[in-house]
Amino acid sequence: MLIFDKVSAGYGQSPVLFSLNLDLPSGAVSTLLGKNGMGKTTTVRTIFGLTSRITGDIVLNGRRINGLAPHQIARMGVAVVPEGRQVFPTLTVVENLIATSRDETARARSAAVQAIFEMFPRLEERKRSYANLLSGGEQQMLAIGRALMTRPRFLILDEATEGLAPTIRREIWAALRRLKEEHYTILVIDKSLKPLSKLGDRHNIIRKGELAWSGTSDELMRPDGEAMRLLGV
Ligand SMILES: Nc1ncnc2c1ncn2[C@@H]1O[C@H](COP(=O)(O)OP(=O)(O)OP(=O)(O)O)[C@@H](O)[C@H]1O
Repeated sequence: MLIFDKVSAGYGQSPVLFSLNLDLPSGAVSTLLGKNGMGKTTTVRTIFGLTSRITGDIVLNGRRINGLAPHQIARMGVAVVPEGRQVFPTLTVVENLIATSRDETARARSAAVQAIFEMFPRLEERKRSYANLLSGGEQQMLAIGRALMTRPRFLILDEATEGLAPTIRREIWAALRRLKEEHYTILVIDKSLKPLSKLGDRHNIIRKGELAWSGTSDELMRPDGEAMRLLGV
């Protein structure tokens, strides 16, 4: 599990997170919601130590991780699918996947690639294509696949469905449902409340860098509820 206990952080001298509290339980899907510019991406960057003046405690599975380098956090099993698809444009689909693998043997790597292809059959059809020739949706699937190749214990997705066609979005939500069934610990940042409410166990809304609300899917979707007011829906 990942806990933020009164975490403040920012960029240079500008604070963005103010004594933020978060509790992201193991084996559950948590969400981070909030209007634009409220600090969602900054929260993710702070987990990886990529912001400045971090105070408070960030605790991953009982260990305080403040001050660790991004690669150390990654090695502890945290993988992020960042905003904007990050794939190597001049590598093929398979090469992109293999590039982030931590498996020692070729056989294990190939089994891991096959598992990604089962989740995203489109990627298998394009497996020898260079990543820059893929559609935006295929690149996003590849970005998720790359994160999964690291065999994470904790997967973070920042706006993974942003700007994608509805059919592709559905495929991505289906893949996340499958990962949930496999008991991955997941943090999703997204703007689509309906699929989030179906997938998520616990939702957190941040407002100006503070936790403003946290609740269940039913509470989130209550038409005249506090969550809807905070999200401006
Ligand atoms: N690299 C940076 N340097 C300085 N300020 C930044 C930087 N990145 C973000 N900010 C500022 O931090 C604040 C929070 O931004 P952040 O990207 O975390 O918001 P967000 O909730 O993820 O928004 P969005 O939904 O638009 O992605 C904003 O005021 C933004 O301008």
